[in-house]
Amino acid sequence: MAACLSRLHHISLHVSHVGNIANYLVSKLKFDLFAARHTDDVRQFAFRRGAAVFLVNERPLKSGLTLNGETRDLQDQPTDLYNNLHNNSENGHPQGCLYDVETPYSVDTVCNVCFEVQDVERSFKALLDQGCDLLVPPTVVQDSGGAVSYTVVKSIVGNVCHTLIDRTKYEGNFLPGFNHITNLSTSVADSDKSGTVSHFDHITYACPTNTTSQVMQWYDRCFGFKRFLLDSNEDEGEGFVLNGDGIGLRLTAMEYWKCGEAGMKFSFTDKKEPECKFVVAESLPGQGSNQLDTFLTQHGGPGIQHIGLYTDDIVSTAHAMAEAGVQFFSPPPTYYTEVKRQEIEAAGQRPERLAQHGILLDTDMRHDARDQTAENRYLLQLFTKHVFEEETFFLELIERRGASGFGEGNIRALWKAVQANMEKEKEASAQNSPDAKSGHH
Ligand SMILES: O=C(O)C(=O)Cc1ccc(O)cc1
Ligand SMILES: [Fe+2]
Repeated sequence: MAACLSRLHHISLHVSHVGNIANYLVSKLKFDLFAARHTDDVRQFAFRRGAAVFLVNERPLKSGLTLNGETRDLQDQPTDLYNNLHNNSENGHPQGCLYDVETPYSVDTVCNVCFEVQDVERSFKALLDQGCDLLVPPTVVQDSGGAVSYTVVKSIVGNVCHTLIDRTKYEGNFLPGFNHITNLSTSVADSDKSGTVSHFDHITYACPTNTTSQVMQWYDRCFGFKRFLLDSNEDEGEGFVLNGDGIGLRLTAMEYWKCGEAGMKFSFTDKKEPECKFVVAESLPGQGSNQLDTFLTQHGGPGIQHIGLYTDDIVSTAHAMAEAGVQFFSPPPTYYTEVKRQEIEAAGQRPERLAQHGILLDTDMRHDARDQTAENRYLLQLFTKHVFEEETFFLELIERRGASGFGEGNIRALWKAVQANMEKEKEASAQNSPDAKSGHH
């Protein structure tokens, strides 16, 4: 039996210095810092915008992490991950990284998707039965707001783990052990927040060639995720393949099954929350190096390549973020001419407004004879440049107007813009210092 997930709770990052990413999330993406936890050896900060929550964990310097990922000097750091919570300090509060494991990772990374479950013990047993690697056994943490239990399972995608928590007996604002942070500048920040970001729309994994089916099977077996088709051109067996013209990409998507919907626990008056989809991307050989290969090399293995943030007004959201200094990829200006211009106008959008920030539009061509509005279904997307020093993780803004998949045209446009940018950066770094190693620090 698979473990039963109720909803996505947060996504966590592991970074060497929290400062840069905190500044990016707060000043540029307009997230609010709302909870924090400090111990002698770890700092954890939670940021929220709408239902989208990022938990940023700062790697402890004490553990003596080296750039190639080896650990040393561990006599005062438990190597056994199970111990990192049982190593309680005198005041009885757990030490170490709560609700996650301290992964000895050499670069900044987004690596834990935390789900709420109804029963941690049962989920733990179900995953053990499936042969999963459980990194933290069921563990209870409490403070004055109540108690939360959790377990952590390693996925088969690179360094990606899943924390499963039950917070139904907790009344605090985030999780036990965290201090609530009151945002004194809320009123100022709110006036600055034109557009909205309401939730995580999708999470895209970068995986090596020929590994997609293993990943899909693992998520089906362990969590009951179900495949869905991204595009009318998608083949059931092959996935959504984009090939030729410098692109070699296979996309396959899955959604998680919400046990609560079938059960008695939720009444039908409960508002249905939008679900976060998962996309598995692998590169196809023969089209040269691309953004997926770059990710795998610079990240040091498979993992979370990007996250789509849902907005119901991409133009305003993009405008506010660009004003705050977020850098986005833009297609060449010719993108907004001729056929695409007509398509944008047919969708009721203004080409100039989209062109201002590089917003891409794709019409959903799937035709449903019963649905008279089929021709008005489309999708708007905009991609940021990489968030960390390495060319690894990036974010996306997405506004869906009736389209549930992804657009081939948008993916091709993004792919080309990234490729052009990579070449430009390579040229620039070759000119500036012939020996400079680009990307890494
Ligand atoms: O289009 C999207 O938003 C996707 O998530 C699909 C995708 C996956 C990997 C890429 O390198 C580019 C696009
Ligand atoms: Fe995406």
